[in-house]
Amino acid sequence: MFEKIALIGIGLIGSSLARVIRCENLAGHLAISTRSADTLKRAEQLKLGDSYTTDPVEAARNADLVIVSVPVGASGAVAEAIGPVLKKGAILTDVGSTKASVIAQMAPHVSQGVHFIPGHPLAGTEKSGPDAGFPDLFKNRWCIFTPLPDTEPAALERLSEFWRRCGANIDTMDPAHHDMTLAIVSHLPHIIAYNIVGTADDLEAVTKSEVIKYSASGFRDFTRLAASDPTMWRDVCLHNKDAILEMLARFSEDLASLQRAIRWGDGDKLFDLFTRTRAVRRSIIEAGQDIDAPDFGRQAVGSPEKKTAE
Ligand SMILES: NC(=O)c1ccc[n+]([C@@H]2O[C@H](COP(=O)([O-])OP(=O)(O)OC[C@H]3O[C@@H](n4cnc5c(N)ncnc54)[C@H](O)[C@@H]3O)[C@@H](O)[C@H]2O)c1
Ligand SMILES: O=C(O)C(=O)C[C@]1(C(=O)O)C=C[C@@H](O)C=C1
Repeated sequence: MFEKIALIGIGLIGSSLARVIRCENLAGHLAISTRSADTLKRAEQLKLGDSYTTDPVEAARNADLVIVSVPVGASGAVAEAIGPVLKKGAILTDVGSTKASVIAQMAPHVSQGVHFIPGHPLAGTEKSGPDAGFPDLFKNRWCIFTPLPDTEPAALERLSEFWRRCGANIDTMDPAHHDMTLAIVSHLPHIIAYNIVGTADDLEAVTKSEVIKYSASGFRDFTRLAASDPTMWRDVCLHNKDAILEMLARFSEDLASLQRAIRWGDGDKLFDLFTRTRAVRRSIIEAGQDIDAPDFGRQAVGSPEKKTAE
């Protein structure tokens, strides 16, 4: 599809892209760049690309498609470095979990004639680094673009086709709407998980290691999310601050109402809420976004563990 693709950042998302680009034969040449020499060496050992460099400028030069897959707080510095060498007609995109901030950081460094199309694949795990990626990660997941007002439809269609070949379904959104939506479906769940696991850890003296011993329960699911990459999630919190605070305020109000129902023995209220939330889970399964397995189906939707087991 593209003569030369450059991947800047080769962690979970970058390395999953590298693997699917190779499997689907989407690039004549795949250039890989990442900040740390050790990570780059690992990418080379894994044979993820055709060329390797710690200099993003060298990777981006002459590329037809450049995909920035770094923590959102680093996207401005990357755009500033590579902006001057991007060739006319090239597509520049990213995979960051927040969109308004990424656009504000990157857009000023993009010259005319380069198509900057911000994107976000809604696919991931709690793992990070080049070993964590796998080619099926994007299969049947959404990839959301937040195009700018002057985005050329032909460039958007070309990038959409690239992501479709990576297995994703495409949608477009306004950046502010994206950030508000993701705040509730992705950012808050992680913040809640970090918080509950942190609280349990603070109570460790009281619970005498029972947090670990009895964790094969609801708590275990929270620990998976709370094991996610600290740099990535620090940046998400700092770069989607307003939307997250808005959703946290609503969440706290609803939590207070739930607390009140428990205090006053309002069983009907509890039963109604728990019935409504069970229906939400059913709808997600019916929409094909998860499968009805007790472990959230993660073993069965293309994880590397499942692959070896098969
Ligand atoms: N992990 C997920 O579930 C997920 C899902 C969708 C989107 N995202 C987004 O994708 C991006 C990458 O996430 P990931 O999970 O692949 O992270 P990761 O930690 O696995 O990989 C990050 C990569 O960026 C490089 N990097 C870190 N800081 C850098 C800097 N200052 N300059 C240049 N390179 C730097 C690292 O060396 C590494 O190669 C993030 O913006 C994240 O918000 C993550
Ligand atoms: O499944 C997970 O572990 C994820 O955290 C993936 C997840 C999500 O919240 O769904 C995390 C951040 C993203 O930007 C997109 C996907």
